[in-house]
Amino acid sequence: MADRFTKMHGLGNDFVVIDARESAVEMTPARAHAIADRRHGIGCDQLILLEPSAKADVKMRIFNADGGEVEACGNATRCVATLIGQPAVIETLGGMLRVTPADGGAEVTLGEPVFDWERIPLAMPMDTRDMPVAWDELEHGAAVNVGNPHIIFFVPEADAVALADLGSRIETDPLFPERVNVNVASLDGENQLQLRVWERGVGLTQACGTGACATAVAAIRAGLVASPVTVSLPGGDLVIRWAEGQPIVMSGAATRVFDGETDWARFG
Ligand SMILES: N[C@H](CCC[C@H](N)C(=O)O)C(=O)O
Repeated sequence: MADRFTKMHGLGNDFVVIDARESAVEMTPARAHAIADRRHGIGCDQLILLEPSAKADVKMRIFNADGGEVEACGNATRCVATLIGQPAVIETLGGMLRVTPADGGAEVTLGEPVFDWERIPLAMPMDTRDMPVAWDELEHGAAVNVGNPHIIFFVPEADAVALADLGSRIETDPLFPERVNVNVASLDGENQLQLRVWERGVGLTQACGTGACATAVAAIRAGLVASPVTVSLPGGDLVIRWAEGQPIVMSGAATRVFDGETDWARFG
């Protein structure tokens, strides 16, 4: 019996989605890494595994291209919402997510953002609104956890930052015991941000849903923008809504590319 999968993307952040709710599929970091390999495997930024949940409609497990299992993936959450095809609750390691499919994509309600240094987590106490650390021209960062850890830098021109180099250095800095997703943003008009992201366990991606959420939250807290915020990523736009004490709401596209068959045993 062939093993089936669905190839999907959220603004170019792409996924191999395995629906294992009916029959279990064993996933290891090594197998996820092999599936994600763009030359020797199927190729994706994240491997998404759907399993039965005792407390939600579905459990969504997320594996980065490096094989690491992580807590959250905003773009994949919208893709899974469109597969489910109706309002649902999705269980993740980062918490419970409420989703509603909507014209060509989905609306996702995440939890409330977290700002305490030990819950980002950071390796030492620090003001996460204006961090006293710098990597070359990236300074005065803000740290936010939206299920997964993010650091955000606001710069005059996001495209001018050498994120391919700086991203890896910051991702693996000892300040971040669980590593970190690196966001570089610039103001792009009223309540509009331009964002580029170096993702933990992946590298530069076309879009990062949780990065857009974390960046919009940090920008609202800093008084740079007001909700709702349009975040423009290389792969397209997301709209983020948030106010202090509220959960984050993200809206954006989700695309089904093709369905495929394989044998997962060939990936180790
Ligand atoms: N690289 C992220 C997971 C995927 C996030 C991104 N693809 C999104 O849409 O939120 C992490 O290690 O926390």
